[in-house]
Amino acid sequence: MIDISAIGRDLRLIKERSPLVHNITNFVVMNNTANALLAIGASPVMAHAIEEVEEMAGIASSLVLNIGTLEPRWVDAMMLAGKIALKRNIPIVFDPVGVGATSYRSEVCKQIISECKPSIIRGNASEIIALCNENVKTKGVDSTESSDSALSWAMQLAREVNAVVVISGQTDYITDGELVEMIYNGSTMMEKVTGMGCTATAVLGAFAAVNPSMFDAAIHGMAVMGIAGEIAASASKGNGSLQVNFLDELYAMDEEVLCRTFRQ
Ligand SMILES: Nc1ncnc2c1ncn2[C@@H]1O[C@H](COP(=O)(O)OP(=O)(O)OP(=O)(O)O)[C@@H](O)[C@H]1O
Ligand SMILES: Cc1ncsc1CCO
Ligand SMILES: [Mg+2]
Repeated sequence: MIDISAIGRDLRLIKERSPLVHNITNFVVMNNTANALLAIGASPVMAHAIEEVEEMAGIASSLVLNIGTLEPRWVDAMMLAGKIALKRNIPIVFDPVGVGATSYRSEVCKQIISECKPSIIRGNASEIIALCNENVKTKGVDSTESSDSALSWAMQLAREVNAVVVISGQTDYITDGELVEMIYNGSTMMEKVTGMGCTATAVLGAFAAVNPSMFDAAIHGMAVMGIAGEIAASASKGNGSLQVNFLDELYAMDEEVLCRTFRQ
């Protein structure tokens, strides 16, 4: 049973503390994810230069690593920032964008998971399945699988790497390897806005910065994503307005909206 008042408490903490979320993310979503973090009250910074990532991770409250438009210098930067985050014991949230599409992505994901030890890994179903099966090829950044088909893989992965694993999709699944929670809110229109998954990962970075339970942080972040997306989609003609309306709904999110819209 998901505790709505605990989600409301996390939202208030994010607004009160405005945690610095250090993102090393892709070119496609930088603006959207920074705006989503601002909308819920966090303080985003996008920084990927090898020359500064250690200092930035040294003052951040959480670190978001996203391989969407990876290249070697960025991967080196992720490893450097990840080591500092690990040393400081701040949460790392990892988005394995497009893993399984190319062998480079798969190799980099293995390296990040083994050396940075992310606290939360969020991907769509194809990405989570590909993380667990080296021989499975994915089409690109969009999922070709339903989220329920990836659940057993997600549970196995969570146990193997000691992380909370989130599968996003029509139903979102959040697991620590033993427990599983589901979020049913959302809209199919969200699939048509690029980087909605990356935005979910960044939002998880804010929740992980204020909630010491990575399982609860992941549940709360995905609930807020689904609810904001569902309300925004109901007032949107298509993905253009959804992108804007979604930010407005994140900005307006509070316990009253959560209670009204959350579907157990
Ligand atoms: N069919 C759907 N119904 C309801 N919500 C959905 C649906 N598909 C995706 N979502 C929601 O959209 C958000 C992004 O999930 P999605 O699985 O599309 O990420 P993704 O494929 O990694 O996206 P991207 O690579 O573009 O960042 C999540 O909050 C998820 O709950
Ligand atoms: C479309 C796309 N390509 C690389 S990253 C990205 C954003 C959604 O994952
Ligand atoms: Mg994705």
